[in-house]
Amino acid sequence: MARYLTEPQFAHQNPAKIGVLLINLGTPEAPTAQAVRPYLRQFLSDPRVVEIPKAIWWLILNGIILTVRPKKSAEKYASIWTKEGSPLKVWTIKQAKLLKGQLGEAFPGQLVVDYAMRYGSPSIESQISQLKALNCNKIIIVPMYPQYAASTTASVNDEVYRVLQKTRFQPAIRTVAPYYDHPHYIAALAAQVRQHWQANGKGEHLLMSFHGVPRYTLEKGDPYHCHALKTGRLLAEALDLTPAQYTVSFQSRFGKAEWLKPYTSQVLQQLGQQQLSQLDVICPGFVADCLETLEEIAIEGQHDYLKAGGKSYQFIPCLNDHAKWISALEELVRTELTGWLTNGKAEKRNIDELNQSLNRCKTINATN
Ligand SMILES: C=CC1=C(C)c2cc3[nH]c(cc4nc(cc5[nH]c(cc1n2)c(C)c5CCC(=O)O)C(CCC(=O)O)=C4C)c(C)c3C=C
Ligand SMILES: [Fe+2]
Ligand SMILES: [Fe+2]
Repeated sequence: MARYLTEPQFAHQNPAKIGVLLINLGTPEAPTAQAVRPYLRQFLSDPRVVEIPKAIWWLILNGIILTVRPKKSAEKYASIWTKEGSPLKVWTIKQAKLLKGQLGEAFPGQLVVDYAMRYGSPSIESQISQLKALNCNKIIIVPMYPQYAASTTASVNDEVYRVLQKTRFQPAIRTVAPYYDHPHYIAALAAQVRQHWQANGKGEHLLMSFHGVPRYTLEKGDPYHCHALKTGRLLAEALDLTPAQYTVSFQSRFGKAEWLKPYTSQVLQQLGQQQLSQLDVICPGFVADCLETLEEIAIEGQHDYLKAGGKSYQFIPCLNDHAKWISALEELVRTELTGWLTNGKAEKRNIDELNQSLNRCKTINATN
């Protein structure tokens, strides 16, 4: 069997383009146990996500987890599902479309912007194949995670390189570095909070809830905890908040191990008991609303907070299609374009040279 994917022989004869691929986590195809099970199987079989020995984990995953969790998760998904589908996918499609509009205007005909999901569809493999078929000989990978975690960013990169391992004519790849402290990302978050304050009033305290990871990942050198804390501090500074006016916490604990603390659920309990006039909650580590923000924080979080004695609870939506966020994405991509594209001139010269050598190559093939 051929080891490499079949590729069109002269796919590279037309003017080459640069692909931009936004990659987010992925989501089930439907809010049903049948659709959630294969999604969870793929997600939780990733050794970057669950780091315990494979043989032991296989038994736990296929025993208890894939029997019990799909039904429970499906019910949660059903509570946030929209007419267009899963919020995570709907927002990612919109982000790719808006970015395409902006970059397309700046670099007409030279870029192809698309999106992929690490788990589920469209897969990284199918999207890289498509970019290659569209003549992208260079691809910029944009992990939709501002803070680096091995379980997210590294997993995306692993999958990209796994696909390339099967590819004969590999595109050049650039991966966007973690942008947890990028001024445009922080400015977009600050603008989102300020807009929310304008419409709903300013709360007494701002809770910044990030997705958690197991504590041992921090001990092994994963920078996620520091990235999250720095995002929190920079956002607070941009909003002129004192350290007493905000809290960073970690949500979505999975399994029995200790995760990064403080846990969002416990902070909500404590803040609820303090009976503030209004608590504002934002999830800066998620660039698109999804199950973890809309169900766990906006619905469950509010319920727990009010039960603990809290008064008004204000969930601030993720960056989603905020114009400042799309511009931040554009800026991240433009940084990677440096050297690859200089007003189209450098690229044009490369394309001309490539076409000349390919024409020679075609002539040789035709005469043989
Ligand atoms: C934002 C960054 C994320 C990190 C870091 C992360 C780590 C991580 N997650 C799990 C387990 C699950 N996460 C689930 C959903 C989910 N996780 C993220 C993001 C991060 N995860 C998002 C955006 C979503 C929502 C997807 C959607 O469809 O809306 C789930 C599935 C839902 C459920 O059954 O609860 C699991 C499971 C682990 C174990 C982990 C780090 C080790
Ligand atoms: Fe997660
Ligand atoms: Fe840290």
